Amino acid sequence: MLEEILAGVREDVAARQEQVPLEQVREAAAAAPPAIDAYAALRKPGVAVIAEVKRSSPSKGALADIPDPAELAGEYAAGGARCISVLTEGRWFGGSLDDLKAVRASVQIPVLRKDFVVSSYQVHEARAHGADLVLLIVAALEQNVLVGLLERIESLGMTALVEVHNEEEADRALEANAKVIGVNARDLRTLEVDRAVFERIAPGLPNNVVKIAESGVRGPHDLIRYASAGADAVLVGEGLVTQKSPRDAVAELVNAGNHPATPRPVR
Ligand SMILES: O=P(O)(O)OC[C@@H](O)[C@@H](O)c1c[nH]c2ccccc12
Repeated sequence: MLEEILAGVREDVAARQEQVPLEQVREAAAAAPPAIDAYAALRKPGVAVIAEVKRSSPSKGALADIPDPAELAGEYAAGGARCISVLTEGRWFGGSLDDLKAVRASVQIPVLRKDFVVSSYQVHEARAHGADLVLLIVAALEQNVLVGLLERIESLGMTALVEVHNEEEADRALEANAKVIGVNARDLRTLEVDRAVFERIAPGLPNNVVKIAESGVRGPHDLIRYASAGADAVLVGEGLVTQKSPRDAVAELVNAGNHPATPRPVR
């Protein structure tokens, strides 16, 4: 599955690069207002909620139309989301860089470009469209490419969210000097969700690393379970976009994340 998605992404990147050369995207990135410090935002007290703008997925198909991603992001922010994640992959997730730009213009909190980043062209694109965080998926990248992209993200003032799914990938993320690590409960190769993966991997990560539990959060119960295993943040897509009031759904999670009885990560 991952290979198939990556093949499409590579084609799409090559097509965009024909239209807009790297030099031009580089200049647009340099001219963009500075990135917000997402690491600092995610280290604030309480389990942070990263709310995702997600129209569809390879596992579930269509989830929500989302005609106005900026409006949805505004609702998420009003509900207390700490960051907004915007899927920019088009073929499988129905996202675009226009979505990222629109969301950036509508909120003042950090925004994540969620995509299958394989080249520095996409990192400059992310910055040019206002991203503060960029996802890097360890399973999709050779170690030297992972290190290079992470350094590029940081050199542009952004934060890399490095996604892992097993111990070996977690070691590679730490080796690359990742400061923010996301453990995806969904295996991108098989698309199966297993929430126990976070519980296995998180305890082995150093205290200064921000730990994000990705996927499979259906409500406060799942947030509390992830918090008990040391999550600083949860990343939620389907569980929000399918709700009648995404704002109330975020607020419910945020309240659970701030509740005094909810376990706090050790620092
Ligand atoms: O919709 P969910 O189960 O709440 O999952 C959100 C997020 O974790 C998921 O969209 C995701 C995690 N890592 C990714 C990498 C690429 C695309 C998507 C993802």
